[in-house]
Amino acid sequence: MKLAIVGVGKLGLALLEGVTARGVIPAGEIGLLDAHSARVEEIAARTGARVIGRSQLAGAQRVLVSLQPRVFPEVSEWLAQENVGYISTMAGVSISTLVRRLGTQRVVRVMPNLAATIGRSQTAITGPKEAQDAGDLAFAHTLFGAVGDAYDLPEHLFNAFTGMSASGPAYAAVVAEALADGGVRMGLPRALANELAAKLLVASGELLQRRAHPAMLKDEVASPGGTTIAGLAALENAGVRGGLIQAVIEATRRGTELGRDQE
Ligand SMILES: NC(=O)C1=CN([C@@H]2O[C@H](COP(=O)(O)OP(=O)(O)OC[C@H]3O[C@@H](n4cnc5c(N)ncnc54)[C@H](O)[C@@H]3O)[C@@H](O)[C@H]2O)C=CC1
Ligand SMILES: O=C(O)[C@@H]1CCC=N1
Repeated sequence: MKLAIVGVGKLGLALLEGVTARGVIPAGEIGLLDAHSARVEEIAARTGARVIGRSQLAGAQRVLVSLQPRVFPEVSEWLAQENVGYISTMAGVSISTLVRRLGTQRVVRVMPNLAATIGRSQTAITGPKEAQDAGDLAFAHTLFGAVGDAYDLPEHLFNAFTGMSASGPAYAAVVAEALADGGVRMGLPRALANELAAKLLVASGELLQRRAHPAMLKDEVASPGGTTIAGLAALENAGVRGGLIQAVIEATRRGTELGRDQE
């Protein structure tokens, strides 16, 4: 078994789908372990991966830990195996906590996002020298490079990356929902407003990638004395920029707290 995924929830499933769709690891070489047995059986049947129990973990070359941080201290008691490399997606949980609780230096800390399922995750990766020597860091780069962009990031920036990029799809969803609500408020049918909002975010993201700075796109859209600048003035009055900045600050802080709780 090349990889065991422990915790096949929202992120574990997105990674499984992204990895198997791109043939990085054959589904038959992936084991799935999750407390929610009916759900994981259904996922295994659908993807071709197989359900495993705790006793089979030792047969995995590497274990991807995608559990909620709060369950990690308890679970680490049976998760720790010899000659296994670990890759953790858990928000806030530091390399030093992983090393201490898993009893090995072969640990890699990653921070992907849900776009892994469509091959567009942004994933931060870090790990100690032992993980590099054992090929675990290279494995993580291959794995996450296949489901999006992989970045080497120093560990002290992990919670900031989490608060901005990993939490980011939720912020984008709120922006989309609020825009659609505005459209509905002004008379657009709900289904059309939702579709327009989602497609707007996708298209705007692609336009932003072709510009050196987000303000360039804003300025191109806003005609002097026109509609957009009237809307932008309302956004400034509502403090939308400050709200988004504060969202990243608070999410980063929460990552630090979560890490402290699992030490
Ligand atoms: N959801 C997201 O967008 C992202 C999540 N993360 C991190 O990934 C981790 C997982 O997040 P989600 O998938 O959203 O959580 P989730 O709650 O959807 O999934 C966790 C899974 O763990 C299973 N589980 C709980 N206790 C267990 C146990 N004792 N033994 C085996 N399985 C057990 C649950 O049944 C569930 O399927 C978290 O640490 C989170 O910080 C990181 C980046 C993005
Ligand atoms: O909300 C959370 O804690 C996780 C980590 C980043 C995205 N979801």
